[in-house]
Amino acid sequence: MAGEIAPDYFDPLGVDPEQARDVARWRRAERLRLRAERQALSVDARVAVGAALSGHLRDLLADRFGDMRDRVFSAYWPIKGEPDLRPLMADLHGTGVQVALPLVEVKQAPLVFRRWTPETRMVRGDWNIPVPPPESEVVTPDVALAPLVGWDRAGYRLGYGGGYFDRTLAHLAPRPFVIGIGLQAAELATIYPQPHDVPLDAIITEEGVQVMRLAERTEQHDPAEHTSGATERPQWR
Ligand SMILES: Nc1nc2c(c(=O)[nH]1)N(C=O)[C@@H](CNc1ccc(C(=O)N[C@@H](CCC(=O)O)C(=O)O)cc1)CN2
Ligand SMILES: Nc1ncnc2c1ncn2[C@@H]1O[C@H](COP(=O)(O)OP(=O)(O)OP(=O)(O)O)[C@@H](O)[C@H]1O
Repeated sequence: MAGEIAPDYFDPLGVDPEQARDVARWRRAERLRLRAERQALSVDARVAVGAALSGHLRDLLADRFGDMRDRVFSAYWPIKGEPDLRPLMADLHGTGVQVALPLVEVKQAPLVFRRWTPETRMVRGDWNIPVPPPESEVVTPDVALAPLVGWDRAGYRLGYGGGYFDRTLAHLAPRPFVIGIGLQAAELATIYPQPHDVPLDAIITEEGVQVMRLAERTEQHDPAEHTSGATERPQWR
């Protein structure tokens, strides 16, 4: 039950422990519901979702970063019915982007990112997730994808309950630009954000960009510094 608020977990920002337990219980139920819904999608629907998401993601990267060459872009290796963006990973690699994948190398610690290329021979990592082998270079992402089990319009993510992305974003400075990837149907009115939850910078579904947080990014890595001529278009909701 490590995905729940541990009985001895004391948050210095001080949430009511009873309320924290209620939120953890609610999240566990929502994770089960949303994962079951996702698994129920047909193969055709999954392929369509993956293709639509890849298109929207490609547009967002072009708008926000212009040329992504030599940037480190962390994706994910799909598990449990997550949208499959592996063709896009290979394409980006082909255009000179450094593609990386996240790994749980130490339980309950921040994620580690290692380089991936289409030639990488994947091995089994924590939770049986395929990962690059230990000799792959460790890198720090400029842009990172975060697969979503659920999401809300404030940019908060519901994941598998390990707290890995939150820990990683709390630890990385400068922070990468983090893009949540999920199904439109996985929208929640709120995930009841807790003090440890870190909002994402953008969220994309098969229907397009749903969340884009621009103003809040101050201390973080400013992608505009690297933008090669691309201008921001005011198309976000
Ligand atoms: N494809 C993919 N790769 C990814 C992620 C992801 O969400 N999707 N992650 C995104 O973060 C990281 C792995 N996240 C993990 C999250 C939870 C648990 C885990 O042990 N889950 C327990 C429940 C929680 C617990 O009790 O510890 C379990 O279900 O047994 C493992 C890895 C890195 N790689
Ligand atoms: N920065 C942090 N430091 C220590 N513990 C943390 C931190 N962030 C999250 N956690 C722990 O992780 C637990 C699970 O968090 P949460 O429910 O937000 O997971 P999640 O975002 O769904 O998981 P994942 O990112 O692995 O998919 C929290 O209850 C908390 O105990």
